[in-house]
Amino acid sequence: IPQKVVMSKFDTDKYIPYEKMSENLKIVRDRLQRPLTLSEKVVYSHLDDPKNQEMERGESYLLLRPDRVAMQDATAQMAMMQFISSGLPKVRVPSTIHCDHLIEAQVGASADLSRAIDTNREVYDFLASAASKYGVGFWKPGGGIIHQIVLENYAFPGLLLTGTDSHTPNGGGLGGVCIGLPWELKCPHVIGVRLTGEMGGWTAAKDVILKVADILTVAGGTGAIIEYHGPGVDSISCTGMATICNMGAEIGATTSIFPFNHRMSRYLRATGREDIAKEAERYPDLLTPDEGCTYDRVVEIDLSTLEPLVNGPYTPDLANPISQLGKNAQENGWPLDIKVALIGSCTNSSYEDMTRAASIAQQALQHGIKTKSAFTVTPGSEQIRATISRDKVDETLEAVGGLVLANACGPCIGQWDRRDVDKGEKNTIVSSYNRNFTGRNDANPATHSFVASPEIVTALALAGDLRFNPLTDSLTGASGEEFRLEPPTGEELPSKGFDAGEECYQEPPAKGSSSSVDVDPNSNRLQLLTPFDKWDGNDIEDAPVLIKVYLKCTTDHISSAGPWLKYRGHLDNISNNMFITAINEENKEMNSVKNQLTGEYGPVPDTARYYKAQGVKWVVVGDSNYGEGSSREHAALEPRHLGGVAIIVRSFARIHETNLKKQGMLPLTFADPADYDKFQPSDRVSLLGLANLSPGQPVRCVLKHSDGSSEEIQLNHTMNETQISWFQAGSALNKMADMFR
Ligand SMILES: O=C(O)C[C@@](O)(C[N+](=O)[O-])C(=O)O
Ligand code: SF4
Repeated sequence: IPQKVVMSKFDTDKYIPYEKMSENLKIVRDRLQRPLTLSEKVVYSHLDDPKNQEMERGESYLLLRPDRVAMQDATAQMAMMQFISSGLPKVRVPSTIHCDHLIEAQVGASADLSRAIDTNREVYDFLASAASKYGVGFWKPGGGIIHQIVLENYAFPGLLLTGTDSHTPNGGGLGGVCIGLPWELKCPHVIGVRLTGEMGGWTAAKDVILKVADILTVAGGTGAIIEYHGPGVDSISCTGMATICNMGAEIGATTSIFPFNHRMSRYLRATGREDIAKEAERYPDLLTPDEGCTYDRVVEIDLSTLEPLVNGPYTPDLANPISQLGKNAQENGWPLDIKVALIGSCTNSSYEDMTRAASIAQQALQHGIKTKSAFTVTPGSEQIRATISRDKVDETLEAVGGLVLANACGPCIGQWDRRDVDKGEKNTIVSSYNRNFTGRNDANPATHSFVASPEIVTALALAGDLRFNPLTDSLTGASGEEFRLEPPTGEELPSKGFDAGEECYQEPPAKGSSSSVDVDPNSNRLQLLTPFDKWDGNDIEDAPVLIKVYLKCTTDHISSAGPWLKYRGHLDNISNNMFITAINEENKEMNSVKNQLTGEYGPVPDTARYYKAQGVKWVVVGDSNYGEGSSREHAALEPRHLGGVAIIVRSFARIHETNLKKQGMLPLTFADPADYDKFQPSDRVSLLGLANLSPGQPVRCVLKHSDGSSEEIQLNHTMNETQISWFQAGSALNKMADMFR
């Protein structure tokens, strides 16, 4: 009998579940009688009840059993607060917490890390004590970015992982279905991306997802898993596949996945998991798609002709081919001068990324020049930092002008003490990150942020100008000579193996510690949750519109990160950032709305607090793909906490719509998208017939305009029975607590 293979070196009593998955898959195959995509195989082999579960793509809600859970420290605080309030004694599924979001980039890795450990002590102690009490593994600050740590230690082909972060799909690079957030999943559509040709030259894995974003746009992946396949797959490294899956979050995809192949085997072996590689090699049928399986849509990309892209500004799906970037910048008035170039983030901070960037830096050094732009380097994990340090890759990047930051999210999430431009100053930055929303990196709405591959970012940093195309243009060396950069070369995996570096992991005590989890009631960063009020059974009558948001409204608009991250464990304090960067359709301003009770204009949070104090529930009106971006539940918790009852929009991003349901808010969409225009900011909104709220049944909405006229429109929702019971109970947690009582 084949001996069991442990799921990771940290989980000695949890095993790779291929046997059980294969049994479940056989049951599902007998029921479906058709070829299956890889996505379906991995998802359906994790069904709670494979014999009876309904499996209509785009319709059924699947009840799944994830193999593990991963939480990052900015979202884990609320996740653990909710766990504490659930009263459950211990986690049932192997889980880890990763401290990566709260380390502010200022002067460099070690100083920034020790400062962060000091300023965030209360939060780290809370997370560490909650982790040990409830049996959760704890990765200390400096350990690295959650998605790199997961790839290096926990992801495996066929894994089903739930994470409190929208970039959890990074694990698809090792053939896992890794999903940001919800514990139940709407049966996903499957979009196939067929890769042909070969990677080469300046083209990087990042360019594949930048192209897919261009084709599908930020909403194009909603409700779907993106399944990569075709002859081009084998020319992409394992970490390259992870990069592509990671940024599937930016097209709203439920997740993304690649088929198990030799590249994944090589990566598993290089990261001390040879037995998992061998076990996966015994189950090819489980870990690759069937011949003849059908996709809901197929997009084809020829890697041989794929041109490097630079996407932005302000949205990750606005693709500029590197040969058009300069022209587009001049035509659109984007600042040509690149102030800062940043490589790293969970999307592109692998050993291969760092060595490819260093191969560009090396050429500049040979010609005696450095980067014109400020240049920062973020290793993805302590293991990558230690290995690039051993191999002197960091030395090359520093010699050309790079500042090595802590192994953390840093500027990607606005944890950046940026001093080179004034607030409001128009400027351009380029990064190897995944998002470029307004103000995300530095809280400056005038920063034009572009995302590209690390090698393109490094090349642009040398020129310091958006008009530079490294494929055609030359640079000037220290002695005035013109020279062209050779295309980047790198090492997919370190030839001398990885160096694990400092120990950063805290194993939970086997029995769970008796120690209590202390939360100081006077803390301004941590606040225990009190359950939300149950629905009072009545319709909503004459609710004011707190804000009618104009155009894009991401989770960064609803609950900004950056300086606000410090309050992620304190719901009342963080609620002071609610909608402060969203544009009010009435006056096209940020954070200025009319209080419909007093007639005064004021900040959104204060206006909401005023309504709440008067016992007046309110609604928000928004546009398409509302809530795109992060999985941060705060974007749903804050409106709920400040007295919101419904969010009425043209369409939702998946994660956020689910978060709203979980917190007992009503996520409603216009039956007729044009109805967005009928809402006047001074309207009073009534939602009728809520006692008969049921799946598939629209909600009646009456708008009373300030001139005394009124009109009725229809609003749709996607709540199933269970989710409707969450609304009635006041939140999913309330419902769960009712069930366990
Ligand atoms: O909101 C956060 O906690 C940061 C985050 O990592 C979350 N996310 O992507 O789900 C992000 O990149 O926005
Ligand atoms: S996208 Fe940025 S903030 Fe979010 S996990 Fe990745 S590195 Fe961290």
